Amino acid sequence: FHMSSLEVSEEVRQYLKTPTFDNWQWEDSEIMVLLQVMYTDLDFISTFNIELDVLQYFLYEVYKRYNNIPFHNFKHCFCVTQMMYGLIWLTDLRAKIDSIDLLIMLTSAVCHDLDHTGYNNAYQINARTELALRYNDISPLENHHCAVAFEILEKTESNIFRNLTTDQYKRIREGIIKCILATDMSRHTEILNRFKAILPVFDFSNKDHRDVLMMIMIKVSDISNEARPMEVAEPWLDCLLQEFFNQSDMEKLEGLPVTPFMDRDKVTKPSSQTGFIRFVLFPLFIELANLFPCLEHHIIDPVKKALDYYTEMEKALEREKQNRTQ
Ligand SMILES: COc1ccc(NC(=O)[C@H](C)Nc2nc3c(cnn3-c3ccccc3C)c(=O)[nH]2)cc1
Repeated sequence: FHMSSLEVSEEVRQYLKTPTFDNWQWEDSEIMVLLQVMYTDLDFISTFNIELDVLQYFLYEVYKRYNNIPFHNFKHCFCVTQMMYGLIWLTDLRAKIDSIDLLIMLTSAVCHDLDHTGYNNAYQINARTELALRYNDISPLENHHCAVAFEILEKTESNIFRNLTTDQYKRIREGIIKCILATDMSRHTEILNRFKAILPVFDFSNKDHRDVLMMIMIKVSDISNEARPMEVAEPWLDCLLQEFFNQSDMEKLEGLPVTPFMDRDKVTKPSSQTGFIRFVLFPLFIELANLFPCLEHHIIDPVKKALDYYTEMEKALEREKQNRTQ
């Protein structure tokens, strides 16, 4: 890669720790180096004796296994990883949990959508795809993302954990599986309720509590586009709807059930977002902010602005529609 991690200025390294980071300004080759910088600046290289060439090979193997689809592509992997990285610094998590758990969280984010085909679990199950068959309809995509991650990690030249003890590797494998499987949105309510239940008595020295927190952190990172500045977030919604419309077009062609919020004849940008922000994003982000109050300003305030923006857009569309019918 033409940009070595040494060339990344101190200013960019600080910017990389904030949720305002704009992924659209960077080439994939530069993003590869920024991912490497995250492992370096969290001291994973020294703490876990990760060789730089193995880390570069790992990141390149990951890069090759993300597909060129509108939303669940390598740039999405970077956005989720960069948000996770920003949350780790904003919440000062390094002072609260072991670095091995931080390594699990960052690596899970890097790998969480590996080889995503652009068709969600409902499609996999309804179309009886190979993945649905292999995983018995149980989170087929997330099981696949995780299996591909460990295919990459099984190869010595890309196994960034190869200098860890067997116990450490076992703990990392268990943690990454838990985190990646937690990104299945059909489990959203289950996981959020588990977190709500332990919040009043949250204890960082309790492994079960830490496990739920790690799952919440990757879930927040995964769907956090609207926490970013509008000029960064809005293009991501266009990409998401493109992918959703591709899927619903295929479902119509194949006579499969069509998911309502993916149907290009039913969905508008504001309609998909106002509901999502009010009923999915806010409840999740507010719970995490209950544990880390500083997140209120960093991720909840931007989402409030996004809700206002899409609510206004929704009203404007309504007025336009009424004018047309009069
Ligand atoms: C409970 O399961 C759900 C709930 C909501 C949704 N998605 C939506 O409501 C709509 C389409 N909007 C939406 N969905 C989003 C965003 C970010 N990720 N994301 C998404 C993408 C793929 C699968 C699931 C989700 C939530 C976003 O900003 N907006 C999808 C699954």
